[in-house]
Amino acid sequence: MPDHKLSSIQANIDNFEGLYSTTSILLEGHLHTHTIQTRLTPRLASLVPVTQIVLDRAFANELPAKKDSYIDIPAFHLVLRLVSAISARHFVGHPMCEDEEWLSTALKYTENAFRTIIFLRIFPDWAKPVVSLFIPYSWKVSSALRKAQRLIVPIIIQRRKEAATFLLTKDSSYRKPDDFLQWMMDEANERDGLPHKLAHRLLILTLASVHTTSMAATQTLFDLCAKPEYIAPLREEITKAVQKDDGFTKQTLTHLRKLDSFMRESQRLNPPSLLGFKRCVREPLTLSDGTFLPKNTHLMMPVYPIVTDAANVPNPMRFDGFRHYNNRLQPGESNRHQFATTSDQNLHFGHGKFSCPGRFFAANTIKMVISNLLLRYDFHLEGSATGSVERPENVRLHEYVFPNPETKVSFRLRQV
Ligand code: HEM
Repeated sequence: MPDHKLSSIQANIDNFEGLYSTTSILLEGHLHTHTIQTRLTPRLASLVPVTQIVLDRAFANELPAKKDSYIDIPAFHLVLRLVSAISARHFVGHPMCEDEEWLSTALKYTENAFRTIIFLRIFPDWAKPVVSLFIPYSWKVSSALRKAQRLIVPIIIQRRKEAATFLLTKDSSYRKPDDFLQWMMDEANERDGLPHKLAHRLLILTLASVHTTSMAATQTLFDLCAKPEYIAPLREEITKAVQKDDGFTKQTLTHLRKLDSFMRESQRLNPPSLLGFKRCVREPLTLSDGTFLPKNTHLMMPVYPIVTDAANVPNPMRFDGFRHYNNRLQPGESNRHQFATTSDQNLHFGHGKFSCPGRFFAANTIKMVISNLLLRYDFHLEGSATGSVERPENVRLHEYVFPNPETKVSFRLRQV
């Protein structure tokens, strides 16, 4: 159904307490989604070698492991730092991508926006304007937004100055930046292109992408720790692909079909939310079975029960890391069952016209992070040096599911 009848963005912003998390700016237009679809996704393959350079540096800084002993690191925190570094490189480019102030501002914004949402949701709408004045998380959201604008607005102004100078002088040393901020600047209309609005949208995009991707990558890492029998076949697949391409190149990730399947299985059983496909009714609707939905009704799908229903997935509670790989081997099925493929039975990224536009970027980021972990390190859950163990319990808040942020994983450099 079209957006003016049944809106995805309105539902998601309402669920995110748009006014208080400041995400309601997304209702002003589709610049961010349009830029992901027309600029980011078509370039994904060419981002792979750059992502590898970012990871070489990030691993040296974030995971100083040794060959002869293990170090224990909170896994979610580690993955968050790696994913933040990748996103920052592609979203804001040099030199801001290595600026600790930007990285920590984006993380603080996301964390406090989530806390604000979880807290405010329990109050009726009429009480929220007053309650929000008394919750520090909400003040921190506004302060992170102001700081992000202070950091990003001068870059936008400077880039526009340089572009204007180039038009006049045709100076051959000018290089147009090639990152998400620049693509949004190129695509924006007059209103969306105001520097403080571009900075605001960039920050929200970081919110939409970094935590979700980090949670999925951490869940994949926990499943690898709990099912170490998958480590050897996955390493074999990755090593072959990297050797064939002589490093991580544009094509390498498409060869990682077993890893893609393992990620999808991990997400199937540990999705970021038990409910999804959130929609808000904007015009009164009567469904084909006669159900009447008045204007402003919110509806959502039970996405976890759907993927754990035996009618849809055989033996649904069993973790089968190569389930989707094997499905893809069936005639005519090779392009389905991928991590980023949505269907009416796999709604973790939504489905249809308004499904998550960033899921292909997320898939590549997770593959790069997990492949590097598998190739560089031996690892297991802290205190479980041998044998298979239970994966750590997830943390649940309302319908949201988070990997336990306290869980530590022990890492050692591989003896290769
Ligand atoms: C594993 C990681 C991710 C998960 C699980 C996820 C999940 C979702 C879901 C469930 C939706 C709502 C879809 C619907 O309403 O039906 C969504 C929307 C969205 N996602 Fe993602 N996402 C992820 C990564 C990303 C990344 C990396 C980006 C940015 C590059 C991104 C950008 C967006 C945007 C902009 C929207 C809103 C689209 C709109 O305005 O209609 N997401 N995502």
